[in-house]
Amino acid sequence: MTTELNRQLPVPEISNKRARKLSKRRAKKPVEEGSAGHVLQLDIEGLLEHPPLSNIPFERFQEIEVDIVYLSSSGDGIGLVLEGRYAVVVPFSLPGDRVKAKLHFLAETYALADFLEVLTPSKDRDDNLIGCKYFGKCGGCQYQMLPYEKQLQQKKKVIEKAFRYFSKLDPSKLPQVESTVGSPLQYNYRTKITPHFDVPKGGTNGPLTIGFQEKGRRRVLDIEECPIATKKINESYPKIIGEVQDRASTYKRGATILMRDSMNDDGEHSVITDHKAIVTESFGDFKFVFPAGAFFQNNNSILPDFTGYVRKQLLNPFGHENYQKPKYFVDAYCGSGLFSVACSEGFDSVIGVEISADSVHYAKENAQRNNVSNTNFIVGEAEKIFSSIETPSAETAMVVDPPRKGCDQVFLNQLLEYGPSRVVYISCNVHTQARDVGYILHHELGKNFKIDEIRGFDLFPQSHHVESILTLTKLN
Ligand SMILES: C[S@@+](CC[C@H](N)C(=O)[O-])C[C@H]1O[C@@H](n2cnc3c(N)ncnc32)[C@H](O)[C@@H]1O
Repeated sequence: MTTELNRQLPVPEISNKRARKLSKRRAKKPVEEGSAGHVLQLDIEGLLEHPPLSNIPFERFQEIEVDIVYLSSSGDGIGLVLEGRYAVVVPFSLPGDRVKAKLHFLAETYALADFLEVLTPSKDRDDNLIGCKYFGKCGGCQYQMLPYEKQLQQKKKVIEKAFRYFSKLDPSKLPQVESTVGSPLQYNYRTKITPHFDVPKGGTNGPLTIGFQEKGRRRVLDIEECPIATKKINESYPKIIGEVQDRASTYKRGATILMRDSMNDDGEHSVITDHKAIVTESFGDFKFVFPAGAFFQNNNSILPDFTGYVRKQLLNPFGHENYQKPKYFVDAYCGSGLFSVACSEGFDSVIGVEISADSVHYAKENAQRNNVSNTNFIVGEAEKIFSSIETPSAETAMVVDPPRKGCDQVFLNQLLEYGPSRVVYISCNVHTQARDVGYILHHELGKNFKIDEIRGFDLFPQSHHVESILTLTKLN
């Protein structure tokens, strides 16, 4: 791929020693499988032309102009220079943009850059859509300039790519990824935010810088509002931050401030900052309570569609011959019972497992409050569930919703031994999901599993994140 820049810049004769040192230092750090860094590395490797350059062609802090040709899974634009043999990663840019960027990290095959300005906009860019004054600096959002329909299309591509890179499955085993389901709210949707601050050694007498991480930097960006957070959180933000600032000199080290939107029985909202205080969230006919510091999905507006889809996937025969409608539902990594409760209808019994005793306490409470009487919850590592299940595997459907790092092999091996007839695997990290599903399907005990459907749900508008739901059936 040739850009104007390729023609303008000759490859320098001398190597940049400092850049090599930096890149070696980074190379020594193991890259965690499925992490953002690993995925970016794979994106870059997939784009670069060979042979690689023998010298790093730029200086640190050099400003360059570059044509963006690709949007990475982590939401950064990538441009290729020097006959496609070197990549430049520019946040807040889109394929088709020509941008000015300042290089702040140089590695052997790519540079990370700060976005400075758009010189020629992509046809997909609409800067009038940007709803936040910190967009372009804050590390939280990547896509505010991208029309929402295009954000959803990009998230579908991320899922497709994740299964290509990480599942190691033959493409014939992968169904086409369905279109991403959008969020009813695209701003003011986040029910939880966690601004934070650092404190210089020895404390401070001045005000703290409180906010979110600046893109590409290890420092905090001062933030006065967050337009993707709920209106109530934004309304309460100045007062909560003001109270922290009043105590600024008492902090010896940095901290994270929790802000969680909670709704009372009269529909009035308040913002909870105490991790142990109880939050109430409602959607559709359901009402959930849980400690503010515990896990709960952060986008309330999409929960009716999201939980409705999961229930449908648990029960859908997908046209499989001899498929028995499952009577029993197992909810692994159940948190405070979101799926156990919202998807319980139609099952004879539901059993959930969760490592946090606090969450299990509230899962029981949530079942009761929502008049769901067929549930049972146990505290422990997810694999503990398999010694507690008494239901026949051919009639048991399972939800698996682990944290970002995915499932460990102890859990997956026991799942394979048990062999539930249906698995609905939900994940906020499609890369570890693809790895785990690949593990299941490559395993001797997994050869009868078939993927029925893969679909993203956009729980995180304006950001690169996507929630991926994959449905597997064990055929007889
Ligand atoms: C992504 S959350 C999903 C929670 C729930 N399904 C929901 O949607 O509200 C993952 C949950 O797994 C729990 N968890 C983490 N590691 C676990 C483990 N090894 N065994 C069981 N639960 C675990 C966390 O406490 C968290 O509640």
